[in-house]
Amino acid sequence: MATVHKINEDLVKERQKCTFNVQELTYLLDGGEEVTKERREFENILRNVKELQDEVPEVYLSHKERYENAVRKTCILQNVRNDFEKKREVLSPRNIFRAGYAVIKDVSPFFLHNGMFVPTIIGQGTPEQQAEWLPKAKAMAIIGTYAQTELGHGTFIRGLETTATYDAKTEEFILNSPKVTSYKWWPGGLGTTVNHCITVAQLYINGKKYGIHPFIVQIRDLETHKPLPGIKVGEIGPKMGFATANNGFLGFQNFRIPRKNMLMKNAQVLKDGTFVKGMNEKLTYGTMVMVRVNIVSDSAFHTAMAATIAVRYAAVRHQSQLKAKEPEVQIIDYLTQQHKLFIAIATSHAFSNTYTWLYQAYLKVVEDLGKQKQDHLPELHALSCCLKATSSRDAGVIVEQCRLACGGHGYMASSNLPIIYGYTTAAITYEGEHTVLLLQTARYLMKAWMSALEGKVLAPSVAYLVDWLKSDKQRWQNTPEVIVKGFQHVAAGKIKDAFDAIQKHVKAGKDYEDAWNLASVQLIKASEAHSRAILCDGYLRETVRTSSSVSPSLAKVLNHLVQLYIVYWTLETAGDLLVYSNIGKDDIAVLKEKYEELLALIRPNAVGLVDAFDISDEILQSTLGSYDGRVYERLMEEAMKSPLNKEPVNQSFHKYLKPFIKKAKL
Ligand SMILES: CCCCCCCC/C=C\CCCCCCCCCCC/C=C/C(=O)SCCNC(=O)CCNC(=O)[C@H](O)C(C)(C)COP(=O)(O)OP(=O)(O)OC[C@H]1O[C@@H](n2cnc3c(N)ncnc32)[C@H](O)[C@@H]1OP(=O)(O)O
Ligand SMILES: Cc1cc2nc3c(=O)[nH]c(=O)nc-3n(C[C@H](O)[C@H](O)[C@H](O)COP(=O)(O)OP(=O)(O)OC[C@H]3O[C@@H](n4cnc5c(N)ncnc54)[C@H](O)[C@@H]3O)c2cc1C
Repeated sequence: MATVHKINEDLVKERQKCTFNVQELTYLLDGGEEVTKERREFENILRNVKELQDEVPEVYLSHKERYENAVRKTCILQNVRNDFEKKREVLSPRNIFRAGYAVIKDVSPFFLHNGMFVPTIIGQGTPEQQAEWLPKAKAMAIIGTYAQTELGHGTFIRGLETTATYDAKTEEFILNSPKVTSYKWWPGGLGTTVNHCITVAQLYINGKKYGIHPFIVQIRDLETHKPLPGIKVGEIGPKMGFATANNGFLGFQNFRIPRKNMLMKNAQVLKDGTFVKGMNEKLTYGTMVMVRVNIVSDSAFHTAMAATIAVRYAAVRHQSQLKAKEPEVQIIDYLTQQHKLFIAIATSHAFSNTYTWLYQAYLKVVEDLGKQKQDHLPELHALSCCLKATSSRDAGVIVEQCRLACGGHGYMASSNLPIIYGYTTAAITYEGEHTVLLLQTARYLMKAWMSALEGKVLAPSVAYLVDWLKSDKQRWQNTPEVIVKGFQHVAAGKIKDAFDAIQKHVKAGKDYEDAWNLASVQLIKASEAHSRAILCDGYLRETVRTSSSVSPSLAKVLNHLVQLYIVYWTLETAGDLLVYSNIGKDDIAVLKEKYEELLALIRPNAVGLVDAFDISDEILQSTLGSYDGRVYERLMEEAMKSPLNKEPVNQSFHKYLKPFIKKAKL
């Protein structure tokens, strides 16, 4: 039977101070009591599966052992999930992803199967293709990944070099990787796990190029798992993080696949080689849009994990004295510590709220596309690009800030903060590199600005440009609503400046493309400002909306958090607000005080707020962040698991140190 330990006294006191019902907030964050119950039930089942508990911490395993252990546990997780879903409803994807962290300490080798392979079959396959592959993929009779990026190209996907040449005689495509730069490089699970993949390749028919399209390709024998003839596949080696994601490379040599393996929901190739264009060639990029939306949710979760670890640790840790002769204080009582940590809590809420409405917008576009309507696609693309870019970047900064807030112990692998950082920082690059996505949004913003100047009606997310053109002289007030308008003024001002900069370069004789490049620093700043305005506006709206349906005590705390988020970013971007809005120096001084007041208001609820994320110890995997706060005991227990502590004298002493010391003559 597991030993039950006493909860750290500081944490007990913190929990007694909490002014709201933690459970109520958990239900709200999960999206309802039923979702929380389902999640907890599944996590409880996993907690009791003995085979999922590691005897040796993963960090001590070799690269190979770590991968093999991850595969072993992923298979058990999948079986437990299947059993669970046989008896009850299908688990929500968010709950599955969350539970996965309790099993695989790093990234699962099946990550891409569930995250992109299955969604691409759904999003890009015809009903017949879905009928053929979806049941097998969902049951994991086939395991797949999404192979798009190549050694030579990740961002500029129109430049991909893998070719798929149609052979009308045999009704097959012939896949080839003509150069080393055309080898697929990065896909998760590709190394040694998957037997299928979605391959994105340049389509050629009768010598003519028709752009990139997705193909479903079997790459390994289902029985022996050996690469099929014409396939060269392997693992790309160790990375900064993603240790068990099993990222791989893949090359083709005259590898033939049947015509039906081109996913043809959008464009089609008929038997005789006739190419039928789709409604919009960019629909081929659909899976990426979906994943970018999901990354906002993922960023909320990583931020919540880091906040939970760092806030609990800050409540347990005592260091230095505030006043001489008084006991050392909990480090959470230093205002600078609160400044580092409470924004982490608020940021997670901001991203969760943003994800809620962004996901609805995504579903609406998918529904519209089913009716051949694509009016809202450009707006969704622009939103998903800048919100993915900003949320992943902010999450990376916040996780690192939480690590630093834990002092030396934050640097321990057993704090789990390094692994969480490895994950979040990867998301800044994958699924569309940060700068590149901001520039995609900037394209949309430049068009929107032009439309605003022409007096056209704009999409809701950029409608503030019209308001700004009509009257930008709103009297400043230090209320969240007016501050959000201020962020919109900053965004509008930066959009105008970037637009004018392009025009200036064009007037000076530059090509539009060169002018764009010359203005691109301003363009990304405009995109960032737009993103911040969207985040603050959406977070505020959602908080106002939910506040009417929760208890007054919870509404009050949610209101403190959203205000903290907005005031934090006002102070961070005060220079921009002074340039582009009517805020004055005196307003900034008042807001500094307001910020300090908000830190004080949130302080008694800090532990309650992270408890409400309801991230179990098995998921957190952190010596510093566990629910019971046994920080020092856990650090010591984990240290004792080091293989170097298993013997009193390590053999290297006899082999090297002893002769070395003996040789040293004073
Ligand atoms: C307490 C909190 C609780 C929270 C609990 C949460 C728990 C967690 C829950 C769920 C989490 C789930 C997370 C799942 C995550 C799964 C992740 C798995 C992925 C991980 C691994 C990574 C995989 C990858 O990286 S795959 C490869 C990705 N690659 C890219 O993204 C490539 C980037 N490049 C591009 O997208 C394009 O090349 C481009 C857009 C940059 C340029 O394309 P191009 O064709 O050249 O187009 P361009 O000329 O620039 O523009 C022409 C017009 O086309 C428009 N356009 C471009 N793209 C799109 C599009 N996608 N849709 C619509 N329109 C598009 C563009 O705007 C232009 O329009 P215009 O009108 O002409 O201006
Ligand atoms: C952990 C991880 C997992 C991944 N998993 C997968 C996967 O499963 N499947 C898959 O297909 N891919 C995957 N990828 C690949 C990923 O999608 C690409 O790395 C990403 O899209 C960036 O492309 P790139 O590497 O070519 O960067 P590059 O485009 O070469 O970027 C290098 C620099 O050039 C700049 N740059 C490039 N183009 C422009 C431009 N137009 N304007 C201004 N600046 C520019 C960038 O801002 C950046 O600073 C993964 C990557 C990582 C790190």
